[in-house]
Amino acid sequence: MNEMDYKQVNDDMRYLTLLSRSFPNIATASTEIINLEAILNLPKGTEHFLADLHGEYQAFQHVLRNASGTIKRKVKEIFNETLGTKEQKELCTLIYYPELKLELVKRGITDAGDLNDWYFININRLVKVCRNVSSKYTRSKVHKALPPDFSYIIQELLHENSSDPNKQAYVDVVVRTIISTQRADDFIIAMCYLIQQLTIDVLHILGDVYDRGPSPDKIMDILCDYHNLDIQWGNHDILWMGAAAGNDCCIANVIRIAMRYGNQSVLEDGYGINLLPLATFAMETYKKDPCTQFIPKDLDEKDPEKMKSSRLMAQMHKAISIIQFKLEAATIKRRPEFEMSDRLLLDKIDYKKHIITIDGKQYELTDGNFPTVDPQDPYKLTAEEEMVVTKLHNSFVQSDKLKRHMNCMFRNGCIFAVVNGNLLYHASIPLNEDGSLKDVIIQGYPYHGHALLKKVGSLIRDAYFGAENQEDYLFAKDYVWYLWCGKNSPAFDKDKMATFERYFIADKATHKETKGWYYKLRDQEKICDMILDEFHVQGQYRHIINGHVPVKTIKGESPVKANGKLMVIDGGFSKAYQPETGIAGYTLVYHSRGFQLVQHEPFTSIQKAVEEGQDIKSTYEMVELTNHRMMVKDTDKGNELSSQIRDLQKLLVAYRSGLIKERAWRPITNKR
Ligand SMILES: O=P(O)(O)OC[C@H]1O[C@](O)(COP(=O)(O)O)[C@@H](O)[C@@H]1O
Ligand SMILES: [Mn+2]
Repeated sequence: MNEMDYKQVNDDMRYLTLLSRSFPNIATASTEIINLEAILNLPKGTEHFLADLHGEYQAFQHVLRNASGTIKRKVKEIFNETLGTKEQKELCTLIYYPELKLELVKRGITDAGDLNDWYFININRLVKVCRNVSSKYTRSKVHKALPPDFSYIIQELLHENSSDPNKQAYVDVVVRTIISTQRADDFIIAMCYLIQQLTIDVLHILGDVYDRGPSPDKIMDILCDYHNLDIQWGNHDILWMGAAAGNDCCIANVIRIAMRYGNQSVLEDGYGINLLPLATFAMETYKKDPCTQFIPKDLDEKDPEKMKSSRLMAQMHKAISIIQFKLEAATIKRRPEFEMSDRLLLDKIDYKKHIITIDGKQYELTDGNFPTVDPQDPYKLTAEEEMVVTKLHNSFVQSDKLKRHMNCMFRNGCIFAVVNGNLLYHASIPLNEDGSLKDVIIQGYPYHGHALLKKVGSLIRDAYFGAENQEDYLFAKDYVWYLWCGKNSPAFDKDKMATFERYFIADKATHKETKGWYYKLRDQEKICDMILDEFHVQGQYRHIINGHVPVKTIKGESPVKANGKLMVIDGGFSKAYQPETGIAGYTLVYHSRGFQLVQHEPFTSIQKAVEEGQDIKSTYEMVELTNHRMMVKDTDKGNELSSQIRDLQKLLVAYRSGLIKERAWRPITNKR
C-alpha cells in the first residue's frame, strides 16, 4: 500500500469498519465491486416527464400506460419484420389495457381452441417485449419488480434463450401449462403491467396535478403507488397543500375552482369534503340571483347530472368567490410585506351604481348583487359565511384521503429537483429585467435563485407539519397562499391573479396578468446557463425543464427554447386550454440515446382506445441525440455507485493490509 492509500484508508477507518459488517471479507467485497461495475455499464433507464395534468385522469393514465409512445416504439423495434401494423397495434392495446382488451377478445372468440391459440401467441409476444424492456436492468432489479404470483415462471421465461430448440420446447410447455391451468388471463395482466413498469425507470411530474379537470384524486392514487417518482410542486398543488394545512384562503380557492369547472364530486366523493353547509347557504343567499358569471365552464350538455346541478353550482361558486375575496383581504392586510393591496377590490365598488374604480378608471360591474357585503365594512364575513368557513375548514383538515395524498406529495416532492443534469421546476426563478436573480424578501431576509427555492420549499413543509415557533408557523401558513398567487412566487411569477376582474368586469384588458421577466428571458441560452450554474447543475448535456405555461403551438411557439437548453412541457392535458394550444400538449422522454419530445393530440376515450386501438396521436421530435449511448455510469445513480466502489476498494486495501480483520460470512440467525 502506498503512503496515499494508507492515509485515505486510515482517515476512513470508522466508516470502513461499519462497511465491513456488510462485506466481512475480501470475497464478499470484491463480488460487490463486480456487481456494481456491471450495473454502471448498463444503459441508462428511461425517464418520463409529465406536467400540468390538471385532474385529467383518463388522458394521464393513457400516457402513463403507453409511456408517451415508448411501448409502441419498442413493439415496432421487436416485431417490425414479423407483424403488420394492425397486429402491432393490437399488442400495444393489450399492453396498455390488459383487462379490457382481454374482455373484448373473449367476446370475439367463442371457440375454446381458438382462444387457447390466441393466448399462446400473445403470451409469447409479451415475453419477447418483456425480455427487451428488462434488458436495461440487473436481474436483481427485475426480480424485485416481478409480481409474486408469477415471479418464478416469469424469470424462467425471461432468461431462457428461445433460439435454442430444446429451450424453446421448454418455454412452450411452460406457456401451455399456464393456459391449461386457466391462469392465462392473470398471467397476461401481470406481464402487461410489468412491461409498463419496466419501460419507465423514473417518472417526473412537473407540477399541477390538481384543479380544472375532474379527477386529480385518482391521479394521486396512481402516483402514490408508482414505483419511482418525483414531483415538483406546481402552484395548484401548493394551493391544495395550503388547504390541507388549514389555510382558509387556499380552501376557498380550491372550492371556487372546483365549482368553476363543475367538479364538486372531487371534493365530495374524492375527499369526503362536506359541501352541504355551503350549498344551503348559497341557495338561500343567492335565491333570486341568476349568478350568470358563475355558471360552470364547459358544461357538458350530454351529462344530465351536471346540467341539473349547474344552477346550484353557480350559486355555490358565487358564494365561495365572495368569501374568498373577504378572506384574502384579511391576509393582505395582515401581511403588508406581500405587497398585494392592489388585490383589495371590494372597497373600490360603488354598491349603488354598480361601478368599480381601479387605478382611477371606472368600470361597470357585470354583476352588482352583493347581498353579503356591507359597503361600510366590505371585507367582514357575515355570521353565516363565518360558519360555512369553519365547517369547510374542519372538513379539509380532517380528510384522511387528503392527508394521504399530501403526505405522498411531501414524500416524493419539493419545489425543484436536479436529476441527471436537468433542473426541474414548475414555473419560474424570479429574475430582474437585466437577467440577474431577483431578491425576494421573506421575513425580512433576501433570498434569490437556489436559496429562494430552498426557503420556499421549507416554508411549505412548515405550514403543513408545523414550524418551530407559532409565529413562524402562522407566517408559513399565510405564505403558502402567497405562493399560489403572489407576484414574487417562483410557482406563479405573474404580476397579479385577476380573479375578481374575470368575474365582474367585461373589459378583457383588466384580465391581463403580466408574466415576470423570467418568461421572456428564459429564451436566452446565457440566462439558462446562469440559472443552471446557480443550481450547481453541470455537464455538457444540461437543461432546464418547466411546465406551467401552455405552449401555444397553434401560434408557432416551440417548446424548445434557449438553443435547446430549456424545454417547456406543459402536458396541455387540461381540456379548457386545448383550443388555446391547438394540441393536447407535450411530454418528454429521456432515454439512453437522448431526449424525445412527444406532442400529443387530444385523447378521446378509453373505450375508443381499447375497441378501436386508438392511441393518442403523437409525434416525436428527437431534441438531442447524445453521441454515445448513455450508461448508468453517466447518471447521478452512477456517481453514487462509483463512490460506493471507491469505498469498497478502500475496504479491500484495509483487509489486505491487515488494518481490518476478515471474518467468515455467516447468515444472521437468532440461534447462538
Ligand atoms: O382559466 P382559469 O381556470 O380560470 O384560471 C386562470 C387562472 O389560472 C392561472 O393561469 C394559474 O393557473 P396555471 O398555473 O395553470 O397557469 C392564473 O394565472 C389565472 O388567473
Ligand atoms: Mn401552474
